[in-house]
Amino acid sequence: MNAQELWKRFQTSLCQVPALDVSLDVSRMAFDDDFVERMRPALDKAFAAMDALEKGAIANPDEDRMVGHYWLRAPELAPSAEITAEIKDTLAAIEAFAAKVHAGAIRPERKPKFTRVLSIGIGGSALGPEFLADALGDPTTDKLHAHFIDNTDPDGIARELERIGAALDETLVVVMSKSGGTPETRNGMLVVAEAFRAAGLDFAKHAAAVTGAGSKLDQTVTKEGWLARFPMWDWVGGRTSETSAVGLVPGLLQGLDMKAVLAGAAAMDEATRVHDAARNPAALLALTWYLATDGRGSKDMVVLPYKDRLLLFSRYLQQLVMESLGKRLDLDGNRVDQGISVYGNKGSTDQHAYVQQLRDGVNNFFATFIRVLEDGGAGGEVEPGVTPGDYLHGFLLGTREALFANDRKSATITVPRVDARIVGALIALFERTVGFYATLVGINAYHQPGVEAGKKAAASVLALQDQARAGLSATPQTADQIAAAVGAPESAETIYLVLEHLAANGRATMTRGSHPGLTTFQAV
Ligand SMILES: O=P(O)(O)OC[C@H]1O[C@](O)(CO)[C@@H](O)[C@@H]1O
Repeated sequence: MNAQELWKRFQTSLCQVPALDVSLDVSRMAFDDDFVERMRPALDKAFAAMDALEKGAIANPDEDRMVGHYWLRAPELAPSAEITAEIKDTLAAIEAFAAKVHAGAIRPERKPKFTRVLSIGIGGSALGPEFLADALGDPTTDKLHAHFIDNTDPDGIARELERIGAALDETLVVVMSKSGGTPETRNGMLVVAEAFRAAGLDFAKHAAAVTGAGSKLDQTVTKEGWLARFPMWDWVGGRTSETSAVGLVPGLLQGLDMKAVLAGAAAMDEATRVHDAARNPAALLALTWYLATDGRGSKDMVVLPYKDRLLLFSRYLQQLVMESLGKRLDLDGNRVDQGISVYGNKGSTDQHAYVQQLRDGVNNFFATFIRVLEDGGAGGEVEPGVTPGDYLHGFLLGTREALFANDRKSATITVPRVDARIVGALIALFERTVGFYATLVGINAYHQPGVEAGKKAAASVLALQDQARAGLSATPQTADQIAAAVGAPESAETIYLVLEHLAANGRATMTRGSHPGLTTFQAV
């Protein structure tokens, strides 16, 4: 296809959302009219399923749940007056809480005001808040400085506590977990609570939570008398929870314009309710995914935002897309092994990392460029008439054309700037794209049965570790001997690995043999 034909295709296929000044360009996807026609029945089904979901159908059949993240930014569309009121009341309560914190009416035990917010959560209870804090925050003007703990890595937790340092007594901790029982989050909370105790501070007077009613975390909040608790409803999934209390509490405390995030998401929701793929960017993007991956994940999605503030967007999308679409079975119980792998960082930085392979290597991906029109920043010229932003933009267009010239497909989303409204719109765009795509390929996007397997396996490793520790004595023993002694001969390898880890941390003594089977362990 020559430049004139591409220009024509660009003009005829560009999907615009005037209310947001956002557009989706699929001209580099080799879309043809036949494909759209062929997909029409499947897409009509996806529109109908999405309409039903928004009206409160059980869209997550395995868990017998409604899926209501769209109501969070248009509460009047919720299927019952009770849900509408809950959404509105919760937003009002969070705003009131944040305002009191900012004014010092809710204050730490020893200091006049909170100056930092430390959010503890993982997955859907962390990735969205982390993305927004980085995309929209400004350390010089944020009302509270934002910190995050999103893992059970002791070193990672310690590093974040060190960053907070002496300001711990001005830190408001927000523990976020829908289930209220996620081990990584619980561990982060326990270590942080211990740090407060060690500093002579009452943790409860510095803590708030976002969790489901009646969860373990909810019970702790009540028992210990924390500052506040905001709800996570069962009809909001973790990975689609950025516009629920999960995003609102840390965002409003940091001082981000979360009302604009909600408004941007609502505007994108309106644009993506239209039953016409040519005018509906989420439907068009879902078709793009289908075309690029043959509807079975045969290619990876590389997300390339040309804007540093969007760095964490690909990490956020990784969970949204992969946890939603990565499914073994379809809705009828057939084995399908679905999914789309997502990775990405930012342009043009990636030009100097993996774009070489994208252009010349294995053709196993399609790219999604995010193009931001307004440059921001200081904006001086680096050459007569040329700014650093011109370079950034030039690299985007250049990379896109270089990829296309070598038969590498891409879609390009253009936004005017990175602000709260646009970030809300981007989140809503991908949420709905995932929903449409899931119907196109016939899977449940709203459950995550696979994650449970890893969680159960981890629990049995810890149970085995307990047994192995109990089996240690002053006599040197191999992993096989310990495994046999504790009645788990088939678990010698796991016992070897957990004891090697304990030894590295001074909780067992290890004498290395010439191979693992000859290595011995003793109690310390
Ligand atoms: O909010 P919770 O219940 O702590 O769950 C955190 C994350 O864990 C998962 O259940 C599994 O990774 C995600 O779906 C979720 O976002």
